[in-house]
Amino acid sequence: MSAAPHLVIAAGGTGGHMFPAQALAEAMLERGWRVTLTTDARGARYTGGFPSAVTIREMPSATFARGGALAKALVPFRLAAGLLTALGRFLSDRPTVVAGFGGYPSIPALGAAWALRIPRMIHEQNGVLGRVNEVFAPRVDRVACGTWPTALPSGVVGARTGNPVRSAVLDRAGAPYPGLDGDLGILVMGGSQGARILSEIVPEAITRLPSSIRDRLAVSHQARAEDEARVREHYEAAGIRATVRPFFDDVPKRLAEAALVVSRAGASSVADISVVGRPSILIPFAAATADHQTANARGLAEAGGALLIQESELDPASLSEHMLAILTTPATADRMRQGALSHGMPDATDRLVSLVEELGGKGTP
Ligand SMILES: CC(=O)N[C@H]1[C@@H](OP(=O)(O)OP(=O)(O)OC[C@H]2O[C@@H](n3ccc(=O)[nH]c3=O)[C@H](O)[C@@H]2O)O[C@H](CO)[C@@H](O)[C@@H]1O
Repeated sequence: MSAAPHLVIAAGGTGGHMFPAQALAEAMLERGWRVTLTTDARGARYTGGFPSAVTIREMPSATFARGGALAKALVPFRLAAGLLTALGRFLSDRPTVVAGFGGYPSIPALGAAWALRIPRMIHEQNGVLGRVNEVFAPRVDRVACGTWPTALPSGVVGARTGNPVRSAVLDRAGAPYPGLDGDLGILVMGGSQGARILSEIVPEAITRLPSSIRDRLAVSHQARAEDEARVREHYEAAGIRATVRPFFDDVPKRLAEAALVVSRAGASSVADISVVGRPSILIPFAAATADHQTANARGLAEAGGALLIQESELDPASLSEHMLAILTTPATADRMRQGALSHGMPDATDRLVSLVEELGGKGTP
């Protein structure tokens, strides 16, 4: 009997890297693979959702992005120590495939896989490669792209996989559109942290809608905790039905009930909106590294699913006009919904699994 094939997943830092990693870990376990996750202390905050069968190895954090001068000076040594540890582990227990999801903890694992010629891949969630993925893109067998299109170095060919979405989102993939005749759900989302600019502009834009629309609205507005009371008061004063919270645990349900979504363009938000299939107005976070949120929004906008508005061009009057045009024109809303669905990748996890199996020589037990 041959031993189970072994996938080492390396991911760090943020939920953005960890959630797709978790989706792949779950799927590979189901296929009989052994799965090890390598991450750092920041990533370790997100490992609670991983199945207990996943072996979790925490490594010392090493990033130039935070910490004092001493911590930064130590980064090369920490990475070298991490690389040696990974080499030692891989020599004694050679993985079948190594998959990096971005962030500094993926450097030692991908570096060791490269040195030992172990089949390896990266998954990039955003439309622009992150720093670590940029270094490894020409040095891996496959570059899986969560966002399509993704800007890649010349000579590197990406595989379109999409970003895995939560099962509660998948349950609502292509959910029937609520239509524009009755209640009008509007979901306002600012990513996992909320977005101040959306709290400053969107309530004002909604208040400017004609009363024939306003009276039928059911707004779900995610606002940062410090903005929550002010946003709620704004809607109350305008007589608009609204639920305001710093974070909605039931976004998949609210997405399905929404006639229109106004959102930042984080990779997972764009994936969720596309998979459920809702018209959206996307306002990329202008300060995101390499303007990656604009890159995240572009494919969905080009598919006709979203209107892309830059922060610098965002004002209540024009936003209100755009919202009105969608909320009063069923043909437009339907075209946008179809565009979003055509862009969505509900099978992103399966596509990642196929890449891993292909790299591992389909070595399922
Ligand atoms: C400010 C910033 O730099 N954000 C980055 C961060 O995104 P961040 O994690 O902020 O945003 P994402 O859009 O990727 O993910 C947010 C997720 O939270 C969900 N949600 C949101 C609000 C809410 O109330 N409830 C809820 O469940 C959304 O449906 C989505 O699934 O990592 C992403 C992936 O690398 C990047 O694309 C983003 O640019």
